Amino acid sequence: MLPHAADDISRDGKSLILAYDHGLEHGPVDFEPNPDTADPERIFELATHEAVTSLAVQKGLAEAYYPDYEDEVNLLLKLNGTSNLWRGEPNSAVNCTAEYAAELGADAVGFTVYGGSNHEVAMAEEFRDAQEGAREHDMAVVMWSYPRGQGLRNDASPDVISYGARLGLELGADVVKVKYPGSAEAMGDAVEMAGPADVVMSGGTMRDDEAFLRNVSNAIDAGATGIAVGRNVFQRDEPERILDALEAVIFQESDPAEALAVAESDD
Ligand SMILES: O=P(O)(O)OC[C@H]1O[C@](O)(COP(=O)(O)O)[C@@H](O)[C@@H]1O
Repeated sequence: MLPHAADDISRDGKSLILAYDHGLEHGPVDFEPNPDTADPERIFELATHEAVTSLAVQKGLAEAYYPDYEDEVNLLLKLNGTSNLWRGEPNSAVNCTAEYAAELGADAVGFTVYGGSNHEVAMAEEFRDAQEGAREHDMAVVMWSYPRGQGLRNDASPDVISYGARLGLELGADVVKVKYPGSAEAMGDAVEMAGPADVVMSGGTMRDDEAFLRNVSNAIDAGATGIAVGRNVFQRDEPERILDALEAVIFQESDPAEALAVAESDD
């Protein structure tokens, strides 16, 4: 972990990572609630919203779209990822090297590690190559730390999330992306375990705007530096409106209800 390595993908120490690797990880089903979002152009446009500090995509989308957005969007290139068609123990193919990510203009690289999976050892070794490659090119390292597999029955329990946060620190991530463990207190513990590494809360699908923003606000109060969010933004009818509200909650630490009211009145 290097001092301020994540500066290129944050603003005033806070970050909103717009995640859009779902076409690979989950498939077209994730675009059904808002069919326009199957078009990557729609999401690259969305990533120019002021609230967004980086856009996480796989190599293919970066190659096809990033050249038109490199002045407006910070690129977080996801180096591994696997489709939902895969039915084995959690694992993730390495689809891109850190070197090629740098060539594509990435500001940061992203890498999933499934601690607890039968494939943990191989994934940690692959992460080593990605992390050291990123250091050579001054790119920040974001770990999607999702313990799961084998005997892990509850991958969102507070102790498992805290362990996931710690894995990020131990293995050299600058930012660790963890699922929300259900309370501000549990998030605070995860933040403590991550030490100097930033912790961002990972999304899911919550239809209730205020409840979603309340979780984000709790995470920020607990010391998280932001959020990595996909479906909770692009599956909404008005993704820009929830980004307006997220901007207020994350960067101005506004109350969720007030942030929503302001976002409504801006329409
Ligand atoms: O492995 P899971 O839990 O299905 O989720 C993986 C997805 O979740 C994310 O980490 C966050 O996306 P969401 O905000 O839509 O949950 C994506 O980057 C990734 O595609």
